[in-house]
Amino acid sequence: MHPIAARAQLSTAHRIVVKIGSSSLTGADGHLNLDALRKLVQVIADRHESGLQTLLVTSGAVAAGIGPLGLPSRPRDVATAQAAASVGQGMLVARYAEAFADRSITVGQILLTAEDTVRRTRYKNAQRSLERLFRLGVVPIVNENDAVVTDELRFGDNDRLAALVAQLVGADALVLLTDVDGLYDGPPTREGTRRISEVLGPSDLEGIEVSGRGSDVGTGGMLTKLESVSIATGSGIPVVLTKADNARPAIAGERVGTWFAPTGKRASRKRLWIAHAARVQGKIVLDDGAVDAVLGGRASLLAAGIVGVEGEFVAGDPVELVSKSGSVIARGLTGFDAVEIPDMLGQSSRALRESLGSGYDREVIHRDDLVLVRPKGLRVS
Ligand SMILES: Nc1ncnc2c1ncn2[C@@H]1O[C@H](COP(=O)(O)OP(=O)(O)O)[C@@H](O)[C@H]1O
Ligand SMILES: N[C@@H](CCC(=O)OP(=O)(O)O)C(=O)O
Repeated sequence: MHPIAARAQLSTAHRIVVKIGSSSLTGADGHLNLDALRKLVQVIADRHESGLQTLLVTSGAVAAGIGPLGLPSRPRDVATAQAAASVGQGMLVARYAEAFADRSITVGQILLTAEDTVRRTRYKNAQRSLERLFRLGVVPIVNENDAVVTDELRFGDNDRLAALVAQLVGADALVLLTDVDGLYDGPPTREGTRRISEVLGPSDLEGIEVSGRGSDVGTGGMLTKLESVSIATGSGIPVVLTKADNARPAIAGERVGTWFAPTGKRASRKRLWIAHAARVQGKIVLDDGAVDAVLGGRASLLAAGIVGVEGEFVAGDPVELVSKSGSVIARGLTGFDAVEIPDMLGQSSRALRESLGSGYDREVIHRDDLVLVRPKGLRVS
């Protein structure tokens, strides 16, 4: 990874993830907007020819299926949305493949489900596949596997998917392309709202009003974009948010859209997975001293500071660390099964060795497998 601290460095960023939303790719008639698609392909192709890598996360499968299936609007029921995605995804990737082929560039399609990021083996599998595509000089095109996912198993939206994929491939920056030219201090349709050019930290978001409602074909609105921004910037990946028409200047590092500076440190992909992607299997409840030790940032979690366990998990599973009042402090990979921990509660390492034997005198969660969860707060309308 090549950390980027300022916008201007984007033009030479070695590896970026670009996400484009449905609203930028489909017209009101429910057919693909080929001009918009080709325009974006030219920008990515130019980077590619300069030896820079780009992974494209594209929405638009469901929207692209609306026209061909003669549907009146974006389907809301699961089965029709799956069918629309099945029809639309093929058309979408075919159009990308054609446009990139005109520039002699090969594309590779990867359709992910949330399971591919929550399970560590599948996460590593997706990572390996994407790395090989990059090595082979292929432009990876990623979308959610909408034809088979149901609401319970979704990433939620492609903004979140893009942030997780940016972590998965260790991207230097994330570019979110949508139908507004940046983040506004209120819904942009409201008179008097202004574009915010730079967000340097969470305090710059105070008082900003975002809506969770998207355009007619998009999902999630600005709220999901800010959640995606928080995942990316919190792990050291800067984000530019702007309209698709601005893709070229945005990727060239010009002052368009909204620039979100990295707020957190770049972390190993394993720690990012624990923090954002892994699905927790249970909870470990800590006493006040253990909460302070864990929040201090250096301590492993020892059995002496545990007061309870919830859920069924086995050693190696992701769990939440919560205080006695129930607030989530951190996430980590447990070193013991849920059924083993009750006998260990409150005991020092020495007492554990004496009562349960060697093998029980180690930390329940090692510091390297523990990631703090940061609080967030936004006004949502
Ligand atoms: N504070 C805000 N700043 C900018 N856009 C906002 C804000 N609040 C809500 N929005 C809406 O979010 C929409 C973009 O979300 P969405 O339609 O889901 O896009 P996409 O399809 O690109 O993912 C914009 O069209 C805009 O109307
Ligand atoms: N995966 C879905 C898009 C989901 C989504 O988040 O859409 P958008 O808000 O337009 O980025 C599709 O291809 O239709």
